[in-house]
Amino acid sequence: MYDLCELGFDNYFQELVKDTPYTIGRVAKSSNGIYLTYSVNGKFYCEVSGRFFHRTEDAHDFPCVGDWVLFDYTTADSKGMIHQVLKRKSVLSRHAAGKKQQEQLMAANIDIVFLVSALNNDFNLRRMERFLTQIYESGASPVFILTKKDLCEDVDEKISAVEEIAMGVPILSVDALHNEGMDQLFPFLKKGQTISLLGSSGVGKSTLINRLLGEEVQKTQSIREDDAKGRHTTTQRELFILPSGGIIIDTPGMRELQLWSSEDAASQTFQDIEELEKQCKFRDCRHSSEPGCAVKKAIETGELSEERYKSFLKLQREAKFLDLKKKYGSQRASRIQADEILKGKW
Ligand SMILES: Nc1nc2c(ncn2[C@@H]2O[C@H](COP(=O)(O)OP(=O)(O)OP(=O)(O)O)[C@@H](O)[C@H]2O)c(=O)[nH]1
Ligand SMILES: [Zn+2]
Repeated sequence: MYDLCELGFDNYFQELVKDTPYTIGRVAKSSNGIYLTYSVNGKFYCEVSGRFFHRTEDAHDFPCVGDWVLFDYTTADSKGMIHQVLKRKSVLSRHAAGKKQQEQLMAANIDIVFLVSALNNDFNLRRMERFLTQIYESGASPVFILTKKDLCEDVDEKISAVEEIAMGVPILSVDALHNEGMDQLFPFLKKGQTISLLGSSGVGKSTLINRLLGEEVQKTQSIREDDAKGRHTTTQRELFILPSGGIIIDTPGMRELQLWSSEDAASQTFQDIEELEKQCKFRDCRHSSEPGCAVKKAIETGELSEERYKSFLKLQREAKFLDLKKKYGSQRASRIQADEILKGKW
């Protein structure tokens, strides 16, 4: 039995389900068309109804972990049938692997994404910018968690560097191994608030989750069996309620990064550059040889680092291409891109 508020149900969703004969539930796990759904009446293994299946054309519109759904069930076998997915507040997605580039949903209705990065040799600002863009695109709010503080000599400098690429985003630094600094996370773990963790392999996501749960729910690397390629995988795809009242969603998809984003999200990550661009003398300034270019000037004076600017341009091109691809499909997008490159527009 679950309390809906504890699972993250709030006014936003309440508004969407004024009168329904169905039960409200949240998808905690999804595997081959079976959705483990939590509700006030317990856990149910649901499928989508025949009608839902037939009228749904887009893979996007099928349930994913974190979704709120309307379903009915039979108590005898704990099986249920999903009739509707409630409109999502936010959705984190990524590129599906394989030939056909497709957007794949990782998790829905996430309020906060903990962007986890290690402070030791894995520290990489450009990678953080990409994660940040992905989070802005999802509609969730980012919070930086810099782990392995114990393995870093210049924590303050690294924090300043992150501040520069992520204006206004909270930045916390912790040593999860020795349980230091973890109390900084508590304000974000409020009852009904859904959190997810995003970050490269080995940065310490499982360790953080274990600390928050106070128990070994996810096995960390030290006790995980490596596979033949020397890699390890997290097989659980789950949603759990923390003792503090927050909800954590940790799906394997959250553990990889492939950009699926648009120009809008890219520009949010690079607000400082957008601001500079507004100060250029010419509105269509390409920041190459135009007089009165504020971007070039900022690079010259060191106010803006050259790498950050390059990273901005790269992300902007990627995002622009993705937008074209969404609109026109792969082949036509490539032709348009080639054409525009010739005209010097990229
Ligand atoms: N020294 C130190 N080690 C840490 C810290 N956090 C995690 N580790 C160690 O880093 C290793 C990887 O941690 P995990 O929690 O498995 O990393 P992960 O991000 O979950 O990795 P994936 O499951 O591959 O995504 C483990 O050996 C942890 O003990 C920390 O703050 N300090
Ligand atoms: Zn300019």
